[in-house]
Amino acid sequence: MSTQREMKERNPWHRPVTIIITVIGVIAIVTLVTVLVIQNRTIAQKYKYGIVLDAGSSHTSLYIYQWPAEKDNNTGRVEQKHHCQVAGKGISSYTATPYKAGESLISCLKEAKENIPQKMHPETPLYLGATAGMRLLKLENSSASDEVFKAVEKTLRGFPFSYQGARLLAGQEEGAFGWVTVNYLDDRLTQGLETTGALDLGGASTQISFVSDEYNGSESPDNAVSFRLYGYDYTLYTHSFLCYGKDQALRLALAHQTKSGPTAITDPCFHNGYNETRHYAAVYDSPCVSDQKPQIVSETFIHLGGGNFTQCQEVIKSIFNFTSCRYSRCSFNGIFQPPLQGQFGAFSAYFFVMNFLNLTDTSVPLKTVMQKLSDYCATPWTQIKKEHDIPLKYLAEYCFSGTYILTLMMEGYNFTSETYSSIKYIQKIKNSDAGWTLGYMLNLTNMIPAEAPDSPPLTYTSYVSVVTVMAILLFVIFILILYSLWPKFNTEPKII
Ligand SMILES: Nc1nc2c(ncn2[C@@H]2O[C@H](COP(=O)(O)OP(=O)(O)OP(=O)(O)O)[C@@H](O)[C@H]2O)c(=O)[nH]1
Repeated sequence: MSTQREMKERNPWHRPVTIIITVIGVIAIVTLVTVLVIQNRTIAQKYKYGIVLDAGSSHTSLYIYQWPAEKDNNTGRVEQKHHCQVAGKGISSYTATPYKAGESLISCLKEAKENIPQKMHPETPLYLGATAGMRLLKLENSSASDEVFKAVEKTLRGFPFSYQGARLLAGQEEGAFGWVTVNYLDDRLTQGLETTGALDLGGASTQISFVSDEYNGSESPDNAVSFRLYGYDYTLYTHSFLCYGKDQALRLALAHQTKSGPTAITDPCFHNGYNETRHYAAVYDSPCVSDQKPQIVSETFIHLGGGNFTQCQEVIKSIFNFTSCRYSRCSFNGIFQPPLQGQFGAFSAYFFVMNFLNLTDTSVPLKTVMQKLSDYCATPWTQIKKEHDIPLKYLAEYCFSGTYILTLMMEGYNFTSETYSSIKYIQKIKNSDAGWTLGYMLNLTNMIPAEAPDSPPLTYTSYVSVVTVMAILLFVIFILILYSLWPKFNTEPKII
C-alpha cells in the first residue's frame, strides 16, 4: 500500500501541477486552432456579386455571379449564384414597341435585388450583352436597334446596381468569352493545362473557338484572339457564323426548299404526318434569307414532314458553301479554320437538343448516334406527340436540330467519326452555366490577371493542419522536458 503511494507521489503525472499544466496546454491548443479556423471562415463568408444579362436572339437570361470578397484579387473562385430566364422573346423582337424590351427585364432584375444583400447593391456591376438577334436587327434596321438599347438601358439604370453598360457583343467576343468560361470553370487556365475548345450553338449564330498549335494568327488574323492569362499566352482561333444558329439555320433550310415559291413542300427534317401552314413573309422575315425570297404566287405554303434523316442531311448540306476557300483550309462559307485540336465542350442548344434526343454520350460510335437519330426522324408525328409533353413548336424541330448539329460538326467543322468522341455535350460546369457571360464578367472586372498571382504556399486546410500538429508537438516536447527534469525538482531530501 505504502509502495503504491510512493510510486504515485514519484510519478509526476499524478501531481496537481502537471495536471494543471496539461489542462492549460490543451486549452491553449484548442483556442489557437479555433481562432485560426474562425478567423478565416468569417472572411470567406463575405461575397461580392456581379450581374450579366445575356440578351440572345431567342430570349434573355440574367446570371448572378459571386466570389469571396477578400479574394477578388484574382484567387477566389467565381461561381454562378442565380439564373433567371426573362419571360417572352429576345429583346430584338420588340422593334414595334421598344419600351417593352426594357419592361421585359424587370421581373428578373427584381429577383436579382432579392438574391443580393441590399448593402452590396451599389457596388454590384450590372452588364448587358446582346448577341446575334441584335446583330441581325442592327443590319436590318440600325435605328430600331438603337431604340431597343435605349429602352433597355433606361430599365437597367432604374435599379440600384452599378450599371456598366448595355452593348452589342461582336461574334468574336462571344466565341472567345465562351472559351474563357469553359476553361476557367475547368481550372485549366491557372495551371496552364491544355485548353478545351468551345462550341456554342445559339438561335441566330454559332461559335467555334479553340487553340491549335498550327495557328498563330498569321493566316486569317480576323479569327485570332490573343490572351495572356495567369502567366500563360494563348492565341485562340474563333469564328462566329451569323445566321447559323439553329433557328436561322432552319429558315435557311426552308428557304432552300421554297426557292421556287411552291404551295407545299415535303420537308425530310420534319416527322411524317407533320402538316403546318406557314406564311412566306414569316419565313423570309430575316436578313439571313430575305434576299432569297421567291417571286411569291401564294402567301402561304403547306409544310409537310417527310421524316428522312439522310435526305434531311442533304438539305442541310445545301445551306453551307463548301466550294470557295482562299486559305490553306476552310470550314465552310470560305471561312478559314485550322486543324481541330484537343477536347471540345459543346453547350447551349448543342446540349438542349442532344439531351432531349438522349444522344449526349459521345463514347457511343457516331454511326450508332446517326442511326438513332435516323430512327427518331422516321417516327411518325402522331407517335412523337403522344410520347412527349412539350410545346409542339419545339417538339417538331428536334429532328431538324439534331441533324443540323451533326452536319455542322461533321461537314462544317470537319470532325470525324474518330474525333467525335473528343466532344462533350455540357450544360453546366461546377453549377455554373457554360456560355459567354461568365468570361465576359471576368474580363470586365479584371478578375483574370495576366500574370500568375502570388499564392500562399499552403492551402487553408494544410495551413490549419500544420499549425495544429506543430502546436501539439511543441506541447508534447514541453511535457517531456518537464518530465525529464521532474526528479531533480522533486527529489525529497533522503534521511539516511
Ligand atoms: N430544348 C430547349 N431549347 C432551348 C432551351 N433554351 C433555349 N433553347 C433554344 O436553343 C437555342 C439557343 O438558345 P440560346 O443559347 O439561349 O441562344 P440565344 O442566346 O437566344 O441566341 P444567340 O443570340 O444566337 O446566341 C434557341 O433556339 C432556343 O430557343 C431549353 O431550355 N430547352
